[in-house]
Amino acid sequence: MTRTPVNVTVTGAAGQIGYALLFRIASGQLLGADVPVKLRLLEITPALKAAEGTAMELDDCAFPLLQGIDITDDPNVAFDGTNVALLVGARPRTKGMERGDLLEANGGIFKPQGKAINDHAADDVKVLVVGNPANTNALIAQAAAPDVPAERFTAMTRLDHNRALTQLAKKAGVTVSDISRLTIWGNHSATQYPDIFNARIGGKSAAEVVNDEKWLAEDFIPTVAKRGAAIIEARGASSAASAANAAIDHVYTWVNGTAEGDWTSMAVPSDGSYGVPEGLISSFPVTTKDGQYEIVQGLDINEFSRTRIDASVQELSEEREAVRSLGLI
Ligand SMILES: NC(=O)c1ccc[n+]([C@@H]2O[C@H](COP(=O)([O-])OP(=O)(O)OC[C@H]3O[C@@H](n4cnc5c(N)ncnc54)[C@H](O)[C@@H]3O)[C@@H](O)[C@H]2O)c1
Ligand SMILES: O=C(O)C[C@H](O)C(=O)O
Repeated sequence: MTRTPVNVTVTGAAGQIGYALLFRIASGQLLGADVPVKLRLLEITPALKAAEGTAMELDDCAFPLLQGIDITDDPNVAFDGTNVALLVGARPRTKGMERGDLLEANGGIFKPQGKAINDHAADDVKVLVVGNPANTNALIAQAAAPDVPAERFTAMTRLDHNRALTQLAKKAGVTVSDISRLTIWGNHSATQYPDIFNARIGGKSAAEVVNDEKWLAEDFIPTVAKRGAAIIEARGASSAASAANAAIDHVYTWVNGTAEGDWTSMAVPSDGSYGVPEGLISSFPVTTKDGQYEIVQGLDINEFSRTRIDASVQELSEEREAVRSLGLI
């Protein structure tokens, strides 16, 4: 194999998403079946042993594309020369913790990681933040990396996108492959807005095919937006395999492109499109090509959609104000 390996850093590597993610990266599903990878696993010191166990299992798979695994608790080492950074490890909300405490605790993780990316990552680094609150954690990391182009910092709403695809397919009696141009707008939180008005099913408007506004408002939107909580309730743990799958999808699509006539959902820094304040890391419809993404322009946003997009964007603005007042950005 002559291709230079791509360095992929995964933070929170010993966690449950890490366990579902690393084997898929090593098998070629993140970047392509012909792209060799080197893995860097970042963990907190007490979890290094568990990360070593996962690395032993990765070795035991004898993946032809896997050209090395480094394990460290030092972000400066983990992000040295990294091309793809998957920021999964985060501080979960625990009992008695206020939102400000959560943002502050995550600031303690994402600020130094952003600085390490700034100082050590490869020039072409692409960053995906998965750890919650993902959009605002991405903003914190981005602010600490002024030398990295701002648009390289993205957050994950592909899981929401995939959830919406399946719910819509079930309702319309079609397969997910029949659906295109679905969009998740806003925050990866319960305020997110899954938009089917611009989506297509077999070439027709998805909203017209479904033709059920009550289902849309009272079933589809809350089911997608609260799916994370429903998984926690059912499984006793937050989504892991589906989150890892979405992280794979996000990066694969970013690197390899969206299909002709379709788009995907990514939380990316706003350029002011659709009235989303500039700089907020908000989910948009995006097309990708040659490793770059573009926000889809010119979509019709009806009143139903406008109200819901605005509500989620308002939440993002409030989160930005909160981390600003904590001195994190
Ligand atoms: N954006 C999404 O769609 C989405 C979906 C599911 C889960 N999540 C979020 O992803 C995150 C990870 O979920 P999980 O189930 O793997 O959690 P987990 O608790 O199983 O694992 C998290 C890991 O991160 C590690 N970690 C903590 N601080 C770290 C640091 N400073 N550096 C490196 N590693 C650190 C922990 O030691 C732990 O091993 C959570 O914040 C979760 O809410 C996001
Ligand atoms: O970890 C969570 O709180 C839920 C997660 O973001 C999800 O959407 O499944």
